[in-house]
Amino acid sequence: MTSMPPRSPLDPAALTLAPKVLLHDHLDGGLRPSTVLELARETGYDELPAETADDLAVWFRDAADSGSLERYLETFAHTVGVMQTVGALERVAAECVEDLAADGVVYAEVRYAPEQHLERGLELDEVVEAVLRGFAQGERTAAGSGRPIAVRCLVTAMRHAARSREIAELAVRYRDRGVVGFDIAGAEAGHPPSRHLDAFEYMRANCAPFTIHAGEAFGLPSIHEAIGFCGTDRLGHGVRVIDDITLPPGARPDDDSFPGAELGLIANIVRDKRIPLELCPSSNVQTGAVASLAQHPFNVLARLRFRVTVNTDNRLMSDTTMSKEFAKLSDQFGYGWTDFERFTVNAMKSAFIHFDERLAFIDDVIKPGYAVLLQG
Ligand SMILES: O=c1[nH]cnc2c1ncn2[C@H]1C[C@H](O)[C@@H](CO)O1
Ligand SMILES: [Zn+2]
Repeated sequence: MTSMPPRSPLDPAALTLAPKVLLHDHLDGGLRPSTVLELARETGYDELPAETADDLAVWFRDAADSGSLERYLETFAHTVGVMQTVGALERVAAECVEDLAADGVVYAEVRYAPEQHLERGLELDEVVEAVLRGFAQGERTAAGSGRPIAVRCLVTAMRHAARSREIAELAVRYRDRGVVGFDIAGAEAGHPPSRHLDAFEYMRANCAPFTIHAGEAFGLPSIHEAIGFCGTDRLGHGVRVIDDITLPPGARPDDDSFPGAELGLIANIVRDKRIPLELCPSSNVQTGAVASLAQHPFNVLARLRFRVTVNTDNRLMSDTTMSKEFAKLSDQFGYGWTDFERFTVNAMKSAFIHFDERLAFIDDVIKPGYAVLLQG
């Protein structure tokens, strides 16, 4: 797909320098292992499965690498378990911003489910305010070290629970203070998006954007509901949209083009309406949404001109960063800087901030950043 040879090699240093935009990253999936350990000691959480930061990092990666979304999600008990105080939430949020900035992310939307942080008596508003304070602190620290970043928040409702309307109201209440949207997450099978129609209707009535985890563990019906019934603005993963695409005989996932590919109703509406796909390659392999990176439909979807974006999902569970996801995709599909610039512009166009702000990132940060890499 690369139209000209990259002048700067795609090495780790250059990948870190490249401006990146991240739309799908969970706050409770991105803690530093050392922070999990320290917070557990401070808050008296005594159920951690390992005693050193290194062992903990390995435990999270291996336990999440289960091939099942349900088992993958069980690992969050330990991160959520240590994020039950104002201090812990502020710290995790600030470190999240610092880590993303150090990886060259210039804009991120980070999500988490406030309803999961009430075990020690916090109210929903206190949780949201603590995280927003942490983000602001992290932005100041990052700017101070020459790595400016803007981080906005999405609040998530858990799809197996019954608080989605309340969480949607929370999103709207904090819309002018850094919360830019709403999401539902959790085990997909048995919990279709339409169960939360009330929340999505509230968001739409308030002209407030949202994304839905759909088409990850469960297939096309989930994507259909997210778009047709709920009116989602983006798809969290949406990777199973590939089930609605018939490729020409003999096509391989790493081919350059897919002439004669046939799209069904759902695939066409996703592409026609430019509905952004928040693809998370490493996570998709770990949860079994795809069999392997080589089999990931990222390349098929990119070449069929879906609006694909690259995301981390859970940096701790997948032992990943945006740079690592770029490197994996480049190794697998041969992408160069031109491709990564396109995926980054795709992401920025799909962000839940205002149009003029998106444009400013594209013109003032992303394009000049990739121009330097392309010139070498
Ligand atoms: O990829 C995912 N699919 C569904 N749910 C997820 C995924 N990653 C994280 N979650 C859940 C676990 C977290 O506790 C919750 C809020 O961030 O969202
Ligand atoms: Zn997710």
